[in-house]
Amino acid sequence: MPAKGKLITLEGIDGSGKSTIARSLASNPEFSDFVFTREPTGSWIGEAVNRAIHSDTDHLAELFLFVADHAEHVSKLILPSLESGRNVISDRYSASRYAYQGMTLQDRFGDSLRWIQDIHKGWTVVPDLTILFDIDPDIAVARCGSRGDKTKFEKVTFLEGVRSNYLRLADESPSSFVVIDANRSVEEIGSDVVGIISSLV
Ligand SMILES: Nc1ncnc2c1ncn2[C@@H]1O[C@H](COP(=O)(O)OP(=O)(O)OP(=O)(O)O)[C@@H](O)[C@H]1O
Ligand SMILES: Cc1cn([C@H]2C[C@H](O)[C@@H](COP(=O)(O)O)O2)c(=O)[nH]c1=O
Repeated sequence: MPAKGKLITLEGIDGSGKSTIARSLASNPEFSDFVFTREPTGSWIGEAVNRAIHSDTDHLAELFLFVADHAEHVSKLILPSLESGRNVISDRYSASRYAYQGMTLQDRFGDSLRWIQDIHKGWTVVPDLTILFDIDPDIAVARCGSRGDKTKFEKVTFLEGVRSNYLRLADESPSSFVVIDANRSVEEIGSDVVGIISSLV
C-alpha cells in the first residue's frame, strides 16, 4: 500500500492572495504530481453554496450547504487522493468555515467557532498543515477592489472578525498552522510557501 499523501490547506480572508499562490504552485513542476483543489468546489453543491453567498440566505442554512459541499469533497476527492499516496493542496477548507461561519453565527451560539468545529468531528480529514495568509483587512479589501464577483463577506469590519478567528485557530493548534505575512510581494510569499511545503512532503 502506498504511503498516505499529505493534506495542505491555504487559508486567509478574502483578498489575502491564496488563489494567486495556489495558481503559481499548480504551474510549478516541483508540484506536478500534487492534486490541486478548492472549496467551495465546482460540484452542484458548490454551486448552491455560491448562490447562498451571493444572497440573503439564512446563516445556519448557509453553514450546512458549506458542510455538505465539504462532505462531498472529502469523500470523492480528498480521501481517495490521500489514500492513493497523492499530496493535496486545497485553496480553502474546513478552517474557512470555522472562521467565516464562526462570525456569521456568533449571535446564535455561545462559542460558534467551537460549535462548528464539533460538527466536523468524526468524518472530516484534518489537514497535516494549514498555511494562513495573514493580512490587514484594509489592504485585502482594497486588493479585491475592482474584482467583479464580490461576495457579501468582503467588508473590512466583518473580515477583522474572520481574521481573529483564524488567528485563534492558529494559536490553538501551533503544530499544524504556519502563519505567513501576506502583506508582501507575490514573489516573497510564493518563495516562503514553496519552502514550507517542500519541507513537509
Ligand atoms: N502579494 C500581493 N500583492 C499585491 N496584490 C496581490 C497579491 N496577491 C494577490 N494580489 C491581488 O489581489 C487580488 C486578490 O488575490 P487572490 O484572488 O489571490 O486572493 P484570495 O485570497 O484567493 O481571495 P478570495 O479568497 O477572496 O478569492 C487579485 O487581484 C490579485 O492579483
Ligand atoms: C469554503 C468557505 C468559503 N467561505 C467564503 C469565503 C469567500 O468569501 C467565499 C468564497 O470563497 P472564494 O475563495 O472567494 O472563492 O466563501 C465561507 O464563508 N465558508 C467556507 O467554508
